[in-house]
Amino acid sequence: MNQTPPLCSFNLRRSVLSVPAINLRALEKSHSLDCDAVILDLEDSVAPEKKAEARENLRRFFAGPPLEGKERIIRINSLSSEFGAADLDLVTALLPDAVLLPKVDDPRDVTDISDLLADADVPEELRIWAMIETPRGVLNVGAIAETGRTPASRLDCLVVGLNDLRKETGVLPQPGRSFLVPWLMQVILAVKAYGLDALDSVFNDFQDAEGFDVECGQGRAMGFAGKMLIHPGQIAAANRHFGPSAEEIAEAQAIISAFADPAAEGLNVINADGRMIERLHLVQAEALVHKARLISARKPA
Ligand SMILES: CC(C)(COP(=O)(O)OP(=O)(O)OC[C@H]1O[C@@H](n2cnc3c(N)ncnc32)[C@H](O)[C@@H]1OP(=O)(O)O)[C@@H](O)C(=O)NCCC(=O)NCCSC(=O)C[C@H](O)C(=O)O
Ligand SMILES: [Mg+2]
Repeated sequence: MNQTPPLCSFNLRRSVLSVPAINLRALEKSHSLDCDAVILDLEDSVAPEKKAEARENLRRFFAGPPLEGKERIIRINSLSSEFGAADLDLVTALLPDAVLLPKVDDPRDVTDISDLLADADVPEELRIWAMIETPRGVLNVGAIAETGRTPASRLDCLVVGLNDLRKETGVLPQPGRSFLVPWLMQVILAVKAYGLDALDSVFNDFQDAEGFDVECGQGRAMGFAGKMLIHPGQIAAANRHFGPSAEEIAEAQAIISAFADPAAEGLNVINADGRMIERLHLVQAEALVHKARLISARKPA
């Protein structure tokens, strides 16, 4: 079997927990949580008069024990705000896996930061993530994602922010997110066109496990790689929904076996118990099994 993952990125990003950089208990707790990544937030969860203290917390956090097996992303304040420059200086000093830009409106917001990071000789391994959470961000999402075509642009992942988007548009929070679905799918199309990941928005009612389950199922069905989370209680369900189920793994393995059968040699289309499967399904199946292997190789926190 081809060991190279053929589809999409293979960083596990099922559960991406936002941890307010001002909250020392939450920072400490992040070591023991089973999420795939943490967003260390300097933006909306930190009051203006606490921004400097939050930055100091992150300096100490990065000087402490490493976060084993999790991507570390720092969400900065907008560069147009009074806090953005100091936040970006912190990022260039701490070198997390990625910097998350809030309220990205157009491609320039991404390329400006790429240029600043390149000018500061920051290694290309430090990637850029962008929040899509403004009307202009949604309108321009294809062009924003297109900046990710070259590794030098660093863009790696888009994260939907529905709190800001609802605030800016007046769309009400309703079950099924029916009025938001077209915009969510625009984000999915944009990331798939340019080989990036997209994360679904946070779900605010962290005690509503049933509602969260439904929204995770919807996000997975739409094509999101995972979900941004606000509370540790949301991690297990996100990992379950955004990872392949036992049935999906069994089905993928059956497709791989069917094409491995000498009878399938030279065939692009085969009959698998009354269902057509093509080699494109083999590619999908191999990607899914690869993801399942990554998940099972992951050490519990
Ligand atoms: C929402 C919260 C304020 C609730 O906090 P709390 O009242 O402390 O909850 P619990 O008592 O149930 O917490 C239980 C334990 O879990 C720890 N905890 C809670 N949240 C986190 C977390 N995010 N990371 C790590 N650990 C966490 C508590 O410390 C308790 O621990 P223990 O002492 O051991 O019992 C809080 O959950 C919270 O602040 N969440 C994150 C808020 C945040 O990051 N907001 C910004 C992101 S949202 C966003 O970006 C929106 C987007 O931009 C958009 O526009 O949509
Ligand atoms: Mg927001």
